[in-house]
Amino acid sequence: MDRLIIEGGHPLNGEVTIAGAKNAALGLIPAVILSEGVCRLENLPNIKDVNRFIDILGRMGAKVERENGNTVIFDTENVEKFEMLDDETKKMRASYYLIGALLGRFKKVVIPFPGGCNIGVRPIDQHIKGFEALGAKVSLEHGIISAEADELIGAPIYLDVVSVGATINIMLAAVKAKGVTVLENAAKEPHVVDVANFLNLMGANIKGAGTDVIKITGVQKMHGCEYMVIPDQIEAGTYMIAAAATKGDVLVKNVIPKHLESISAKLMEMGAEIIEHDDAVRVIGKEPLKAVNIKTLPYPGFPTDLQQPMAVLMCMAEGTGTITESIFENRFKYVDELIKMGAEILVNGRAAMINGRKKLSGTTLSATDLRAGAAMVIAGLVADGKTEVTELKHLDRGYENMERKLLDLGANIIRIRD
Ligand SMILES: CC(=O)N[C@H]1[C@@H](OP(=O)(O)OP(=O)(O)OC[C@H]2O[C@@H](n3ccc(=O)[nH]c3=O)[C@H](O)[C@@H]2O)O[C@H](CO)[C@@H](O)[C@@H]1O
Ligand SMILES: C=C(OP(=O)(O)O)C(=O)O
Repeated sequence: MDRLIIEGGHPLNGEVTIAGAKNAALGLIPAVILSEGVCRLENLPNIKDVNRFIDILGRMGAKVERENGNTVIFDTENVEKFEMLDDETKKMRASYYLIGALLGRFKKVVIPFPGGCNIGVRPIDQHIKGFEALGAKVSLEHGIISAEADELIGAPIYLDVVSVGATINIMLAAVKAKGVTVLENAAKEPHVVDVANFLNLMGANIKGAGTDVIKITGVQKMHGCEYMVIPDQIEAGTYMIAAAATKGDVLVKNVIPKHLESISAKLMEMGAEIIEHDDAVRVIGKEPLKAVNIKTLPYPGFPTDLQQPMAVLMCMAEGTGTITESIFENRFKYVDELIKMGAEILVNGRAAMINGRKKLSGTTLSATDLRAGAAMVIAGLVADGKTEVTELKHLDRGYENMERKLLDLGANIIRIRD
């Protein structure tokens, strides 16, 4: 298993270019199954989860042509499979989008319960509620989800919890349903809007994505198109936090600053300087940093996928701050690893209290999940001495060329391939 070795104490300086958004790409790839023509997706991040999903489509019978590491052409005309029960499908959270896409195309689907980061129970009851409202019969037995419908018919659907996955999945199933679906209490994340924009370009009729009411009027046919994935809000936020933590000066390029507002606001509240450009943000780390309180919330609130790197930054700040995790019930596992480095963090249920100004010292850390891995890398960048981050399989699901990007910014980091 690969490891990262980081020698701490080098401020990050220079420019970093952000890749396409993981969580948008993972909705766009299955969406191509609904098209009756060829789709070309640009700016796909070259990361494990995206490559895994592209391969899954290939195994389903799609013709997949890679123009380069980030552009892929899909022709799904010959796809006939609606059952994907292999291990790769099981490993990914986003494989749940096959339910919406395959129901939309074949009115039938069989897949394993999805995997992804172990950060809580992660039920899919709201997805199922949506599919059932559209007329599908859904069963979940022995870890296998089966769904089938004679016909999908648009319906009003109210989500009991704001769920990114359920919002996108229901859009995928509803775009070719008969009649109108009105989805209320929908998620407003940028990747929800990205998937809706892509589906509309393919011929769908979706209005209101980005608000909490999405209206989907079913269409009979969808055609091919070319589309460019939006920049990754979470990757951008990770480098912004790393720049502030190392007291560096980094221009984070190829971003949509509007998507980063909750992160920029917190970094400024802590004392970092943020300069916004049209498609870039510059982060200048300052001393001293002030402790803050953060609560993770659905967009446009502070993203749950960035509370872990923020916890490391709060270890650098003066005073005591808190992070309240309101989305997932078990997303503080990384704290045990930070404590090994000398961090003073007390977790009580959904909240972590962080006493700052504690010196972190390098040691061997295990990346328990994707964003835990990002937090550990940032901890390694600021710690005294050498930090070794193991279990990179999680980190590699979500960050493109992380060590290359950090090396270019002046970090002392190497990947040992075992
Ligand atoms: C592949 C992908 O895009 N993953 C993202 C997606 O995960 P994911 O789609 O799993 O997250 P959701 O937005 O669905 O989950 C939000 C909350 O709703 C709950 N819930 C969700 C669905 C459901 O049917 N029932 C239910 O109770 C979840 O347990 C969680 O407490 O959004 C999360 C929240 O922004 C991000 O952290 C993940 O990176
Ligand atoms: C939780 C995440 O990913 P996934 O939903 O794919 O497990 C994440 O991207 O932080």
